[in-house]
Amino acid sequence: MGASTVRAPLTRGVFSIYCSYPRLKSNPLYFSVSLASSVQQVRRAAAASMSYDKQLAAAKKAAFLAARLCQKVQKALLQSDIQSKSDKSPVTVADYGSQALVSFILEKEFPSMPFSLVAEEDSEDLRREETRGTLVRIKELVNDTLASNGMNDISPLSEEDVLDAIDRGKSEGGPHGQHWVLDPIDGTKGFMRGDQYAIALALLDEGKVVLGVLACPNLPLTSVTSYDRHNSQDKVGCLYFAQLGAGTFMQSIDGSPPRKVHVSATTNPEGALFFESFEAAHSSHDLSSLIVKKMGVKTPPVRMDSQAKYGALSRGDGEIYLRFPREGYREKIWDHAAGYMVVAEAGGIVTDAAGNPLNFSRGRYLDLDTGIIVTNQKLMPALSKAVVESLKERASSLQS
Ligand SMILES: Nc1ncnc2c1ncn2[C@@H]1O[C@H](COP(=O)(O)OS(=O)(=O)O)[C@@H](OP(=O)(O)O)[C@H]1O
Ligand SMILES: [Mg+2]
Ligand SMILES: [Mg+2]
Ligand SMILES: [Mg+2]
Repeated sequence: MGASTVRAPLTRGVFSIYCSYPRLKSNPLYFSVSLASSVQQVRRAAAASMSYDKQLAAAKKAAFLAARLCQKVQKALLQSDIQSKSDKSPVTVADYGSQALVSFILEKEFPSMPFSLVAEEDSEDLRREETRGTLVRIKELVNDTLASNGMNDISPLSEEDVLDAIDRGKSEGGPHGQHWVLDPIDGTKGFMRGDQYAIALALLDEGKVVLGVLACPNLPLTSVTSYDRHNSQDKVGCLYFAQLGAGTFMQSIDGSPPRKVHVSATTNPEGALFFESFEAAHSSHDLSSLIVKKMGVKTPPVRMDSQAKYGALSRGDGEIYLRFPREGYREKIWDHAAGYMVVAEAGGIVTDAAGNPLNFSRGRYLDLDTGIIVTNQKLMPALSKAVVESLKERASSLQS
């Protein structure tokens, strides 16, 4: 069975059958899974009285502007716009521009509050003489985006302002106070291919994620399973936002009224659809395939770059997201914080492979057990069981 990507029109081979799935209470993992789910519920209830409305409005504005900047670059991506970081991963003028813009807007919106931002990029490579041209291009992109989106009253940023705004993202985060968490472009490889990417922004308060905004400029407004990119009626560009205790909403980046979204209610794994990374180097496709086979999933994977996967799952395009990086890879908080919030507030569960809730309070890294699994409440016990069995099988086949 071949994998699908969201660029191609997709159809579900097997439709969901709504039936009651046994809760597998004899499974030792059932307890940790239900614990993860109760922790999410308690956190939502405790936050019901807290409001982050002002922060949410600022985050939406910043993510919208960053999406505009990225769309402009993606349309006219030049080879000279792409650099290689010291870890050999790609970075483009749009990654830097998006980070500078979001950092600048958030700091400006809350002038009297201490500002802390945990973000992916830093300015080290841009401070070299050879990259002066790239820095000038980033500065122009940031200033043009501000000016062409009604912010002409802001004095244009200098090159030094841009470098400083990028470097505000060096915070270590942690369990105390408020910290913004930003991936200025998640899925840079997808962005360069013309595929999916996301601007992912979240807010941590005392170590908990309390809001998440995901701008996915190339994600279809309707389900990825019915999207046909050759049909001009099928529009793209989604903005998701979620606040603790208040649910998840989706609107078009162009500003349609928001609608509340919810994860799929499918209880039968046979009809479930699962997402995984487009890049095989980011997540083991073999292990995912073993896991879903054990569950009885019949449909091929949907391979998609970035946290757009969390967005698609939060509105029920599919039921399962599996992420199993190579051993030793340390997940960063900006790769999951916003997506986690969008799925959790839409009624889904996000845990590590052992069923533990994700802990965003430990600094820039997540440090979790083996991998990340995401699904709805009903399918989680079966998914957890399949994950444990598959990991055991993989470990014993590696030993023999
Ligand atoms: N080796 C390895 N293993 C696991 N993950 C890795 C690895 N290398 C990179 N990354 C991170 O993956 C982020 C891209 O997210 P996805 O994996 O969902 O996208 S993709 O489908 O693989 O393109 C990507 O985020 P961006 O750098 O923001 O694009 C990386 O943080
Ligand atoms: Mg990322
Ligand atoms: Mg990134
Ligand atoms: Mg990167």
